[in-house]
Amino acid sequence: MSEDWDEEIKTGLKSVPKPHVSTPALPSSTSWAMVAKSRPETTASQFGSSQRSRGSGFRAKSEDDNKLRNRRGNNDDAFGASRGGRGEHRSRGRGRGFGRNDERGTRHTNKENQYRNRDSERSSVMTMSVPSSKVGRIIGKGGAKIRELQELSGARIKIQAEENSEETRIDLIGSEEAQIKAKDLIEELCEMSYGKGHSASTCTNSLRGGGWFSQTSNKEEEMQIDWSMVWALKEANDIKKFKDLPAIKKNFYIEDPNVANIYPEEAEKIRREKNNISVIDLSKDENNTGRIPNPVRTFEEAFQHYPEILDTIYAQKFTEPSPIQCQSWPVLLQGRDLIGIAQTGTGKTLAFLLPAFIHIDGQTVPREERGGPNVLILSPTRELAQQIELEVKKFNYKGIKSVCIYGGGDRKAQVDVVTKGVEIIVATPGRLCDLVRNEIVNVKSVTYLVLDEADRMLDMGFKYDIVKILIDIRPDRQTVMTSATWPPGVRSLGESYLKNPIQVFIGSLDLAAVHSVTQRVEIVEEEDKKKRVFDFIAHEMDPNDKLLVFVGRKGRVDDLSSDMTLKGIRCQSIHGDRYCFCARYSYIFFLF
Ligand SMILES: Nc1ncnc2c1ncn2[C@@H]1O[C@H](COP(=O)(O)OP(=O)(O)OP(=O)(O)O)[C@@H](O)[C@H]1O
Repeated sequence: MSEDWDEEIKTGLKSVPKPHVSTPALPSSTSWAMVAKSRPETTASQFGSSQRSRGSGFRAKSEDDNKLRNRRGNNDDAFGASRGGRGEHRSRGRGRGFGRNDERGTRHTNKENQYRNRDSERSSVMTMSVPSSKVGRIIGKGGAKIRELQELSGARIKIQAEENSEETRIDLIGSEEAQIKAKDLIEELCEMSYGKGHSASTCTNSLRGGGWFSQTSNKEEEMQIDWSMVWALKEANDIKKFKDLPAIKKNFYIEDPNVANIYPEEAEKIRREKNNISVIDLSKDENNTGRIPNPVRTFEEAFQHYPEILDTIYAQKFTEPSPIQCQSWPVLLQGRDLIGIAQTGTGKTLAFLLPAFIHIDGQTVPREERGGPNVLILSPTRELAQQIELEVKKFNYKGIKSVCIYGGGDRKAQVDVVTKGVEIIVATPGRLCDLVRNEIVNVKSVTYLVLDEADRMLDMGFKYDIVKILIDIRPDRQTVMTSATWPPGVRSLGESYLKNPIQVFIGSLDLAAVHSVTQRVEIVEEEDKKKRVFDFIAHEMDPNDKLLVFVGRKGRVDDLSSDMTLKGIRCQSIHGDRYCFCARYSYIFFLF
């Protein structure tokens, strides 16, 4: 998702006040990103607006095209759908449902009949359009991809191909849930962005009638998203979606009297001495009268009522809380949302993890009746996710169970653990998104959410996955976001997904460069790069020095590491195609 998109959201949200919600007929929660400002539309036609926007010439042309297409025949499901598309439009227009093949008396496979039955039961068509250059990818070799998409989503996908057109219309037929799944899968496949420009996919649902239409023009200025409506619909939909869930208990803080009695000036002094903690209440809620809690100075001031936690801390021989912990523990134990900005290795994991344990244990519904995990921690890489899970296991707090879900790991083993029941999921967004989409993991029970190292997750392109996962998590959850840097993308994520947070910065906001590391920039011609690396190793490194080399492509990783091996330099390589075992081995190799 582009920065443009963030800006668009932010601008839209700023300029339009959140309205009161009173919309009874709701589109799904996921369709919001696609909804465009309503135009007067008299017919709730089953055709998408892409067709409408083509104007009257379309029908005249379609007569000839259709004849031509019918002559060509129609064997393949995907191509058949596309080639016969317009003929089908006319029949639907006459109110005969989805029966082009029925009309012809063509035979159908069981799978086709399944889709057909679902279709006719619900009579819903969602229309989206994609750049025509992406259609081949959606269809796949011999139609394999489109069949897979249909099976995964449960929706029937019809490509309404048009020769010489930059945009191709796709009809998604089936239940609303299936349509949304199909839309998500197609978008993922096309790697599209919703922002400006004509690569954006757009959609509409024919059931929703004239108030909604899809914007398929490639003219940027016509894309007018009514964000007030979007938010209203989302909020109303959330209320409906999460209304049966039990209340969340969030505030577990019993402030130590010694902490409560700290004067404001003294609290400021403590913060200054603790690596310059700066803390800001970003609450927009005028009724929020709570003050920023004073920092704690000792582990006992934070956890005296939780002796098991203290015992594990003592066992690790920690002497005092780190700065981020001093300020974050009181905030999180009070149940407030938190944005924690601090460099890596400053103890952020325990800052959010220990309150998470207390949160899980303190909920009123018995654990076995919660229907899923309470705590979800999203982390950018499997190594980080594994480190966090290691911390969870180290504390072994009151039998709380956890699982680590990451791409490249054994999917079946991860699924087995999840289905047996866990309270904490630590996951990388891509794999979790896959499991949520396939309804293996249900995140509706999550009441405490952590977006760890949000800046890295965005850098790694996980924004779509995160947004998709968050759609299914109740909005009244407690949310923590940590980051080492504070770029606009992270800010925008915080503004969109945290409620009235307290922001804790450690050190200065100039966190992009670590001051203890000397940074030197050399501009080297492409063909000289390898030589420069080997010169550096030969002439500028001491025998015990270690070197991390980052390159742009996986192939170059293999190339460089084999060259190094040939030259007798001990090295290991890591990239996404290497087995997890090898990657982990490389990591250990570097550490020792
Ligand atoms: N109060 C403390 N005193 C001493 N060591 C601590 C303290 N809190 C955490 N640690 C240890 O410091 C190390 C780094 O902590 P942690 O992994 O939580 O940092 P982090 O900020 O989350 O880093 P990253 O951003 O890399 O995840 C860990 O080994 C952890 O056990």
